[in-house]
Amino acid sequence: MKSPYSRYFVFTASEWGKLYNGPSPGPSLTGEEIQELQGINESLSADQVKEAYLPLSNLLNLIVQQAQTMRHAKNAFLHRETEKMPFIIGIAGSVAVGKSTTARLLQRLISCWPSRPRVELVTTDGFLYPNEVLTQRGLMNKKGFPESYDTRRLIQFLAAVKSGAAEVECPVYSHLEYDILKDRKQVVVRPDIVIVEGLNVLQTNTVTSAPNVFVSDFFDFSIYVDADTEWIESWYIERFKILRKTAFQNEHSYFHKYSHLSEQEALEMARQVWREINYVNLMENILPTRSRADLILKKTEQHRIESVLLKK
Ligand SMILES: Nc1ncnc2c1ncn2[C@@H]1O[C@H](COP(=O)(O)OP(=O)(O)O)[C@@H](O)[C@H]1O
Ligand SMILES: CC(C)(COP(=O)(O)O)[C@@H](O)C(=O)NCCC(=O)O
Repeated sequence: MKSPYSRYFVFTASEWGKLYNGPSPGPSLTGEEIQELQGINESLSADQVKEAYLPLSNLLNLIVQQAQTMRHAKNAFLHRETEKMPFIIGIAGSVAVGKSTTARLLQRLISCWPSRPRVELVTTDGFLYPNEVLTQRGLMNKKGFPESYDTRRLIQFLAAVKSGAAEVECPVYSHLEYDILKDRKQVVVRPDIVIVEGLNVLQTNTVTSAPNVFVSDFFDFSIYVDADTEWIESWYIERFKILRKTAFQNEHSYFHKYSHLSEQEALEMARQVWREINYVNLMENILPTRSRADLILKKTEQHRIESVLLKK
């Protein structure tokens, strides 16, 4: 039974889909754009984009406009000019639930708004400690846990971005090398919108120099990508199978050393990593942050959106 005190409005996928009131057909649904979107992820269906993600982009557009109006009003009251300050969206959820795909899709849809905003995408993987440090601290089997991130550095980065700094650098993580790339940096340049995606973005049990400052303090809107753990595990295994046939064949891949394993042995290894690391992290550190999100996207089989919860 639905609690009358729920902090969220709850919509089925079809109810949510009907809320779209932007241009029709949506900006992303014309020939070239569909192809481009499938470049993000070929199994992403155009129907899903239309039913689930376009209304979300539509809602975000309204919220961003309102945030700007509010800033103008505040600055007018203070007799100050309104300086450019990016709107920051956080995307949280388990390993393999589809955070990166959601983030890249939203980046594309938001860039199509009439104002053509400049949207930068940052993943918090870049703020993991390098393997060298994780090894020294005995944390190689805790990658993705709160203590494996340099949260202090992430907060400094967000503070610089939010203050409107023209160019801010952040470190880059490679899933192929399974490590921070020492010689690479991402430069976030004069963004209108920044999407920050990662397991840890809604966490409050992080290690920082300012104990009362959290990553999410810098967010104007936050999304939690959710699904039953059985589905997430299957997506993790599925992704592992694809990587085994592609990226892991590359001799620079951290997992290349496992490419000789039989399909069965590789699957057993993937299940074990899921069970002993990612599942534990989900239960202990990620799922407990779900109720902090402004919006929850609940997915089911084949990544189909089943319901959407929007904070009242
Ligand atoms: N909306 C979607 N439709 C189809 N496949 C998806 C969708 N979202 C994610 N996937 C697939 O699920 C797996 C995990 O997604 P990914 O975005 O890499 O997750 P995360 O960033 O949360 O680890 C990938 O194999 C990806 O291709
Ligand atoms: C680097 C990560 C913590 C980040 O997760 P993601 O961006 O894939 O959601 C994760 O991919 C990871 O490496 N987890 C440790 C166990 C594993 O190898 O899956």
